[in-house]
Amino acid sequence: MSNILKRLETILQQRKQDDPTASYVASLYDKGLDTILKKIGEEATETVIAAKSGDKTQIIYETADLWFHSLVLLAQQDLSADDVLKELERRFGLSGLDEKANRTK
Ligand SMILES: N=c1c2ncn([C@@H]3O[C@H](COP(=O)(O)OP(=O)(O)OP(=O)(O)O)[C@@H](O)[C@H]3O)c2ncn1[C@@H]1O[C@H](COP(=O)(O)O)[C@@H](O)[C@H]1O
Repeated sequence: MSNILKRLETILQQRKQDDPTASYVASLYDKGLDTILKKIGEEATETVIAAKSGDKTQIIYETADLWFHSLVLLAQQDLSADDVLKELERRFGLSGLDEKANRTK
């Protein structure tokens, strides 16, 4: 896993014990799942708007916000980026069209 993902995950775990008034991440945990999900929805929409504008700097900025809030969700659910990376590795080389054709649900 990339170094920044590991460092960020360490902080996201630490924030579970931290003061919600002193930390943005701790405040998200304190507000709960629905607030985290709302942020992901907002950041996904902002990423779409950035992509439609064609501004590459803005696409990077909004995608970073989206990835960050997705990492907060994973941490809140006691999952890690590694769990997602492993799933991507499992899928590697498997055609998306073949995978879809073999789905049971
Ligand atoms: N990478 C990030 C990061 N990316 C985005 N954000 C915050 O995510 C929020 C994004 O919200 P919006 O863009 O919607 O802006 P907004 O309208 O001000 O947000 P809201 O008021 O609607 O929540 C902003 O408050 C950003 O500062 C982040 N906050 C924290 N981190 C990392 O998390 C670590 C821990 O942060 P704290 O818990 O705040 O110490 C930091 O050291 C960083 O490494």
